[in-house]
Amino acid sequence: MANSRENFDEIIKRNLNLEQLKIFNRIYYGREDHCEVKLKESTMTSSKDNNFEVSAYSFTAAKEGRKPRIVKLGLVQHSIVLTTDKPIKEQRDAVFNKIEKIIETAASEGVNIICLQETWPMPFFLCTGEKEEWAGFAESASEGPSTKFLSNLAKKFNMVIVSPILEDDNGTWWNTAVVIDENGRYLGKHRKNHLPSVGSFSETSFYAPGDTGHPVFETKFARIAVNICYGRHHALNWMMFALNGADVVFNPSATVAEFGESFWGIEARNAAIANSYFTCSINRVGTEKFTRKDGSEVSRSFYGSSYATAPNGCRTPSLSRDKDGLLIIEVDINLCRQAKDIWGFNMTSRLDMYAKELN
Ligand SMILES: NC(=O)NCCC(=O)O
Repeated sequence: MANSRENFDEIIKRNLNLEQLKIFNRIYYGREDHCEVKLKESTMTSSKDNNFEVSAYSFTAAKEGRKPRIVKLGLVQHSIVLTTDKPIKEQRDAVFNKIEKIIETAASEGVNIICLQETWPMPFFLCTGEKEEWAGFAESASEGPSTKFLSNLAKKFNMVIVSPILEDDNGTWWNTAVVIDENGRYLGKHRKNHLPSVGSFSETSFYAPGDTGHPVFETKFARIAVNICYGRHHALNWMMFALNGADVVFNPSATVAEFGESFWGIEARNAAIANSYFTCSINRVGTEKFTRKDGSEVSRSFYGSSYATAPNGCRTPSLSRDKDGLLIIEVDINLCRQAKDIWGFNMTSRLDMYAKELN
């Protein structure tokens, strides 16, 4: 019997024999073998001691005239640590401690670029409908506590870090992903373009729709972009990052089962195929409980299931639905160009025709 916390990949693996599994993997994941990468003993120890799951897969490209461009990407999903009634600084510091250990482990595996989940240093308090109580979590993109904390780690580990936070810019809030380069310098930011106003996800009353367009950040390791959470439902949002040259697009999210868990494995994967780049889908885990000022209670449970897709459509299995996790993918960036050459989606895109109709 399937237990409701188990993810799809586990259920399939448990129920098929080896031959069936190969067929399933070929059709569903795009390849028979997941191409798992062996992790260090010390990584397994850290994962056990610090209670997070870790797995790694590779996506190779065909041999060609150019040298392989191998990059290791890390995706992190995690729960909050303290209950949401604790002082804000304590809550944030507790998450910092947890994340530091995961980033250290990723660094020991040679991860070059890591991305955290949407508004990673805080509980996703928007479901309370309250704002002032939580203002302490809003911070400056370039020099807030999260950027300072991660800048030190980025420099120490020669790692690019994508840090999705709640940004406070002179009293206006934004849902923002900060990009920190491998020297620990603030490289830039992207503000969430599409804000949900669906059910208990009503973000429009908290912050403004993004005004940063579709930036692609030229890092030492790859050209990266960030499509924040609800932006994954918008095909054109994904497309614009491709037009601006992204090799990898991260999708840091905070989403719950009632809100389209069945879309989760489709949208970012489709974007990777349609746009010939890698996509990295990251979702929070755990249940977050809140007591409002009037004493009423509200809670949200996130389903994790972070995964990655290559430009040829092959994907990794997901991380767990309820545990902290680090997913590492070793990719050859040449695969982006190879997928473009095979499929010609760029060449056949007819953007001029759409531009006329949209006008
Ligand atoms: N954080 C966020 O945009 N959530 C909206 C729900 C969803 O798109 O899954």
